[in-house]
Amino acid sequence: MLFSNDSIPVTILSGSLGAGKTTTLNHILSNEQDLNAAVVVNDMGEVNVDTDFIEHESELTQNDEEIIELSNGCICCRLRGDMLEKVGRLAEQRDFEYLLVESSGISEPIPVAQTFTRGFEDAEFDPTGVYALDTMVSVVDAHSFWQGFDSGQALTDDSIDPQGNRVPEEALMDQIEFCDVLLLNKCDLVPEKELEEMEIVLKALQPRAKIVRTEHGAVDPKNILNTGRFDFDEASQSAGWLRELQHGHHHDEDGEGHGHHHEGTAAEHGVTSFVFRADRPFHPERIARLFTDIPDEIVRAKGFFWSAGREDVAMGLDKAGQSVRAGPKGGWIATLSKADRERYFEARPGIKEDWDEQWGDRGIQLVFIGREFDQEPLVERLNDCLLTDAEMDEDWNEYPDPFSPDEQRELALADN
Ligand SMILES: Nc1nc2c(ncn2[C@@H]2O[C@H](COP(=O)(O)OP(=O)(O)OP(=O)(O)O)[C@@H](O)[C@H]2O)c(=O)[nH]1
Repeated sequence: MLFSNDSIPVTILSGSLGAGKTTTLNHILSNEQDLNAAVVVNDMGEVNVDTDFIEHESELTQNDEEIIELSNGCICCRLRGDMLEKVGRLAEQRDFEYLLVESSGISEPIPVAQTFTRGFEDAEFDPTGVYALDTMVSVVDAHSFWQGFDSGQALTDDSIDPQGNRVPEEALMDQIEFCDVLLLNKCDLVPEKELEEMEIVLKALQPRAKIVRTEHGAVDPKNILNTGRFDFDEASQSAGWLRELQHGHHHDEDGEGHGHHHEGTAAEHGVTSFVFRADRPFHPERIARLFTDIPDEIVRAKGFFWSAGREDVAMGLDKAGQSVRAGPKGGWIATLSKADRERYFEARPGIKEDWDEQWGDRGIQLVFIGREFDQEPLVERLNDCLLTDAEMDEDWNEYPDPFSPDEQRELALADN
């Protein structure tokens, strides 16, 4: 039965395994008696613990929430179509006012959000106009926050990731970097000083999100329902590393011989971030070795680099916790055709500033975000990975190249 033509607001909860998503959802459902919500719960496991839990909550059954369970797959990939089909059917009945989605611990938030904002090619149901994504919430487990960046899980562990290409810390980083509200849950288990430090790290990783501390998921519904905070473009541009790269893009040269320099933001409670820039390439072997041995205190590193001998591609670095990926990521403007290059420049005035006569835009921009780490030794090591003046004259194609030829891949970790 249709009782409104307005679109139905949607709140999506992400967060790693056991962070407190279900607890938060239950808190909302049992405390908001007037909330007429439908719920989608995605569980990766064979046994859908969450659905059982929610269904057996007596208050909830009294509330008559519609609960849809999607298991044995992830709503960010395999089950995208299934989810749309189910929420499409729900929308036909239209006897609820709000949709709550609990994604699985390893879901990537961007495709889940896109499923609601753009639909999905294989699905008949078009959610645009029917549903309106209102808030992306990420629940972060304060108690295991640091371990969250140090899962030590092998990439090929099928029980973690059926596609074999993601690790929990990458999922955690995605969830932190793409959200509107961060719930720092399990605050009862962590001393105040540590909470403050986590908040600062979270702010560095994701400056746009509202951070709310919770215990047992007890969040004021105002913080996650009908907030109107979601904005796809803003959310995609809000990661701390990206802001760090954009901020200071036109910083002056520091006058050092190789033209490389770095800037850092002021350390607050030991949390620092800095950008390493250079306009000459890294030696592939030296930098690969360094990437597998970045200090544990660096929770996030991301950016692009020029690896000698790979003048045709911009290489990407993506470190989330212990997981480090590197390899070909994109192209240089310098490798575009002349016409395309001119078009690119026209669309982005100012970009030409860093243009080099010989090498164009080839260069290095890497952001490092970490806590309690000493920046200078790392900068020194990065500098040592740049080609020396003598090496600049060598044949770079002679260098052994440990990176994958065609994609960013996990680098084998050094023994540490
Ligand atoms: N001490 C404490 N325990 C909590 C808190 N929040 C949740 N828990 C407990 O942590 C466990 C996991 O909570 P869930 O809500 O099931 O976590 P989840 O994110 O839904 O987990 P998955 O769906 O398995 O990914 C449960 O035993 C909760 O009771 C909290 O703030 N403090």
